[in-house]
Amino acid sequence: MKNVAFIINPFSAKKNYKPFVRLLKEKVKDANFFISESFESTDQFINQNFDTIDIFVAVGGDGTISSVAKKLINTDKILGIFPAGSGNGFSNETNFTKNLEELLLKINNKNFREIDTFKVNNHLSINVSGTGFDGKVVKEFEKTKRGFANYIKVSLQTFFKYKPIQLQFSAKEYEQYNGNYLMLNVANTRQFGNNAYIAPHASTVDGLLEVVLVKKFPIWHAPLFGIRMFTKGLKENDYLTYISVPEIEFTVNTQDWHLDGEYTEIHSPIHIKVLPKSLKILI
Ligand SMILES: Nc1ncnc2c1ncn2[C@@H]1O[C@H](COP(=O)(O)OP(=O)(O)OP(=O)(O)O)[C@@H](O)[C@H]1O
Repeated sequence: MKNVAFIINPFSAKKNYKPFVRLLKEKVKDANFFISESFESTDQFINQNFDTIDIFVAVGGDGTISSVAKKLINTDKILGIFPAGSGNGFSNETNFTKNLEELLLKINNKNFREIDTFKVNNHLSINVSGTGFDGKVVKEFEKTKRGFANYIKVSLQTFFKYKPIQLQFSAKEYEQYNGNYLMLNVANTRQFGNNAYIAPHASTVDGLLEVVLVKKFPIWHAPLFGIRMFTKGLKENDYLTYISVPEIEFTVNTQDWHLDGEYTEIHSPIHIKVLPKSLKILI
């Protein structure tokens, strides 16, 4: 299996990458794999191997996939994924499973499709990124030992003390949405991860992004919001607005963002722009 490289993030999903490496060595003779200790080493590895590799396979969660995808945008290189994160939002939405045999078949066939990605100022996002409540949750969550229980705990703690963010859109046509919100998310795919569908009608091939505006709701509404989110049932109501756009500009009075689940500080003004069909992905 020439022209294929596996980039493995040893920090994803409780560091259980060793069984993957064992299996890979078993199934692929002279497998070309790289264990990435940092974002920089992923960058370096891709730069050094760019000319000889056709398919780069990211082994990790959405953060890892994004760190690999960043280098492949608008090139002829193809992204493959072995999901090994905690949420796996992007890989769920692009039909990658934890079945290595299946992935190797896809690699052999080398079929791909082109999907959209997007930018938040100069940062790339492939899945769902946002600011406000969930930006803050990700920031606090990264200080814990992670895991679903910690996620729920941090979410509840943050919900009670969280002051809504203020949004102000630049274009006249969106001024009607200016105001205070619990959070703003931008969705390229339908889900955050763990099958939490924040934008059930989003598509990676429509050249559009779904801007999801959520107003602070009373706590009794939270279980309903949760149930709808996990059953692909979220739709517009008093607390929820969707705007489908190729690009949009606004200011927000916080710098706490998450990009595909990774905490990132981003300063306003914010410019969000879809990059249509910018990423080739194995099918
Ligand atoms: N290419 C990379 N090399 C080394 N470390 C990385 C790389 N990409 C991301 N990381 C770091 O590894 C950690 C886990 O990343 P990742 O998002 O892939 O997994 P996860 O959080 O378990 O999964 P998910 O995003 O699906 O919930 C993050 O803290 C991130 O900063």
